[in-house]
Amino acid sequence: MITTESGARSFVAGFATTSAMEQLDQFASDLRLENDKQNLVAKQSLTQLWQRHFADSAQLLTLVARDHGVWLDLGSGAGFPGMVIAALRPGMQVKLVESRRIRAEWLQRASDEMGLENCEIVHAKLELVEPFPADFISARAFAPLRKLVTIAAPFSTRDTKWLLPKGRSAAQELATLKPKQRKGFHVEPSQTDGEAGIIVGKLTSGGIIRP
Ligand SMILES: C[S@@+](CC[C@H](N)C(=O)[O-])C[C@H]1O[C@@H](n2cnc3c(N)ncnc32)[C@H](O)[C@@H]1O
Repeated sequence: MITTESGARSFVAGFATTSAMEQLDQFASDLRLENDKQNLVAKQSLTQLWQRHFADSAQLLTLVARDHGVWLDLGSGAGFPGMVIAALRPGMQVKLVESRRIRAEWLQRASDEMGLENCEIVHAKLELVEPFPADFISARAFAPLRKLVTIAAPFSTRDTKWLLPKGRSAAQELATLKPKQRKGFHVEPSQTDGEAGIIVGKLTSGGIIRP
């Protein structure tokens, strides 16, 4: 379990090149400044930025065996987990969808400052984005699971891996899916919160439009 800021930083560094750590340090400092202007993350979490946000995002990579492909992050807001994934996996094409203009503008500025070349910010409601096949779909604090699965299903193929940090409600939320949909998913423990879980799996039925 990751319980300290220094432990969280070391955990993230385990996935990162030196330049990726520089990009994440830049992101952390930009986020602290921007958070005074818009409410991106809870103020109390700024003292535990690496634990609560950076390591919490990076831990998804322990569940991903590939370092390339299309990664779709839904409702990226402050940039978690999408922006962290983009920095740590330069071979992934990461698309961050965010409906609020002020947040999408922040994400674009942050990506430019970090010099990310594999990151696309899509300012739109997910429901209005032209579907494309994603290899990975992530979403943290985005929407209740049933809604999330319904609106993101058009981006899923039978091979798409979904990675959904769901906090302490993970098991409960999984139970809200119809049995046929639920069978492709399970809950992995979070490494940043002993009581939280990450819903992981594939959509094997229901709403799939792609072969
Ligand atoms: C609670 S925030 C979470 C942000 C980030 N994922 C995190 O964990 O820090 C949810 C974000 O999803 C965005 N959002 C909500 N509904 C959306 C939709 N239908 N399409 C795209 N973005 C949406 C909101 O504007 C907000 O920034």
